[in-house]
Amino acid sequence: MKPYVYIAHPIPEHVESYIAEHCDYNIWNDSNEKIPKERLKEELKNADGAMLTGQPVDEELLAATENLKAVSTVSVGYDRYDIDALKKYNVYGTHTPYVLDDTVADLIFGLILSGGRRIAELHEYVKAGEWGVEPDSAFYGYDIHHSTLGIIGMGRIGEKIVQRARFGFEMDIVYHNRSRKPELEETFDAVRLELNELLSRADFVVVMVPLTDETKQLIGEEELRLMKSSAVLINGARGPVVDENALVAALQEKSIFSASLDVFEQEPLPKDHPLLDLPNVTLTPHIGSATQKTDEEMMMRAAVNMVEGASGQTPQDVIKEQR
Ligand SMILES: NC(=O)C1=CN([C@@H]2O[C@H](COP(=O)(O)OP(=O)(O)OC[C@H]3O[C@@H](n4cnc5c(N)ncnc54)[C@H](OP(=O)(O)O)[C@@H]3O)[C@@H](O)[C@H]2O)C=CC1
Ligand SMILES: O=CC(=O)O
Repeated sequence: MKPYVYIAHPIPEHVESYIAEHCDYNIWNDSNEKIPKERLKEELKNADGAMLTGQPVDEELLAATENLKAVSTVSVGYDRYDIDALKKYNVYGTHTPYVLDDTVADLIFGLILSGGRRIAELHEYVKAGEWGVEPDSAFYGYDIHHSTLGIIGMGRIGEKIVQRARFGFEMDIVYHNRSRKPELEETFDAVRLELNELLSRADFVVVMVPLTDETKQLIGEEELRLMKSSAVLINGARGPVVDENALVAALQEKSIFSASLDVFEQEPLPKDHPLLDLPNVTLTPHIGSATQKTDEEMMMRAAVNMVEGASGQTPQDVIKEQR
């Protein structure tokens, strides 16, 4: 008998065909509305595996299942997983590392460029027909090349960002992790710093840590105050890693030059959010990994993880806490 799996969001046809070869399955095919939690609990009652992206996987959900062996998210971040609950119910949590690294690094570089050279702001200005006879200095920003990039969270994606920065833009690299990365230090002439020192030294501060209890609000009012008035903050990690109210205040007071954000405390960003009124921001809709090719690869990888887990194997991308 094939295992039974439930997929809580639409998936591409070729991924569905792969799943159909190995499993009996059902899919929540409504892309406009998330499956309600009570419905999800019912659907998962007899499932051996599930694909659940952007849904909390917590004690309540897992307690409602009888056969579940693996949950799979189409993302590398797995902050929606309650890891203690996964361990308690013997359910593997899986994610999609590596396949998206270059794609996310490309977007982050776009955010770095826009933040320094004011691309989003000037784009709005030209489109509004406001390009008049101002001196060039009205449009000045800051150089990216030969400046200092500070990475908070030098992991898989951080390394790809640094590669672009060091070899493409000849930037100096400083980073902050809990552990040192001697090989990367050698390859990129990178220097590990304590967080506060990084914040005061870097021209471009990129936040790329996972969201955990330790990293929630890692960048708050005090940390923002340490940054140079010419510095740009780029958040590609998760919204709650940065205190958004403190960031809005810093941008309003111009205590930092600008911010480029792909992630927010609340997504989608509420229509009356104060960030929307600021000129010195570049905002993208949590789109870091979303190119067609990378999305397809992530979907496939997540499906393989789910099928492996549902079939009683150890999936290839089990989260590190369960390895
Ligand atoms: N915007 C988007 O679309 C995307 C966002 N992301 C986000 O990016 C995150 C990072 O992804 P990825 O690079 O693959 O993850 P990795 O686990 O490879 O890298 C994360 C790095 O953060 C460091 N880190 C973890 N906790 C702390 C801490 N408390 N203080 C300082 N450093 C810390 C880790 O080093 P150490 O353990 O030594 O501290 C590690 O090197 C994801 O978790 C996700 O939230 C990912 C993809 C797309
Ligand atoms: O935010 C995206 C991810 O893959 O994590």
